[in-house]
Amino acid sequence: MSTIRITKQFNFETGHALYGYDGKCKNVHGHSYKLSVTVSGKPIKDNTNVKFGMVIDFGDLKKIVNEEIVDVFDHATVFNKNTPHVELAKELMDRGHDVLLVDYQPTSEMMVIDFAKKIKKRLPKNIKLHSIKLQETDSSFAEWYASEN
Ligand SMILES: Nc1nc2c(c(=O)[nH]1)N=C([C@H](O)[C@H](O)COP(=O)(O)OP(=O)(O)OP(=O)(O)O)CN2
Ligand SMILES: [Zn+2]
Repeated sequence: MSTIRITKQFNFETGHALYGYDGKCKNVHGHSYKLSVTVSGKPIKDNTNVKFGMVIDFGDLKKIVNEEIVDVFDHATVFNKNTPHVELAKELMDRGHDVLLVDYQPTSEMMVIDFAKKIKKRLPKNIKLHSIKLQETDSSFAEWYASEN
C-alpha cells in the first residue's frame, strides 16, 4: 500500500513580542497565524475498520492539534520567560489575560520547533509527522521538516 501525506490547516490569533529584537516586532503585537500540519502513513486496508481508507481521520488530527496548539495559543500572548517581559506577563496574568511563558524567543522558527515536539508525542505509532508550516503574515512563514531534523 502506498504511503500518503495528508494535511490539516488551522488558524489562530496570537500576540507576541520579540525581546531584544532590533525592529518593530520588539513591540507587543499580534498575528493571524495559519498553521498547516502534514502527516504521513498508509491508508487503513481493513474494510471492517470505520476508518477504512484513511491514514488518520482528519477529525482525529484536528483534535490533537487543537488540544496541543490552537486552544492554548489562540488569543493568548506569548513571551520569552527568560527576559524582563516576564514582569509584563505577570501583570497581564494578574489582570486575567491569557499569557503563555515559553522558554524560547517566540519567532515563527522557534514556534514550529515547539509545535513539532508537541504534535509528535500525540500521534499514533503508525503516523509520522512529515512537516509543519506556520504562516505569520501573508508573506512570512517558517517550516519544519522531519527529514531535516
Ligand atoms: N526570521 C524571522 N524574522 C522575523 C520574525 C520571525 O518570526 N522570524 N518575526 C517578525 C515579527 O514578529 C513580524 O512577524 C514581522 O514580520 P515581517 O514579515 O517583517 O512583517 P511585515 O508586516 O513588516 O512584512 P511585510 O513585508 O510588510 O509583509 C520579524 N522578523
Ligand atoms: Zn510578530
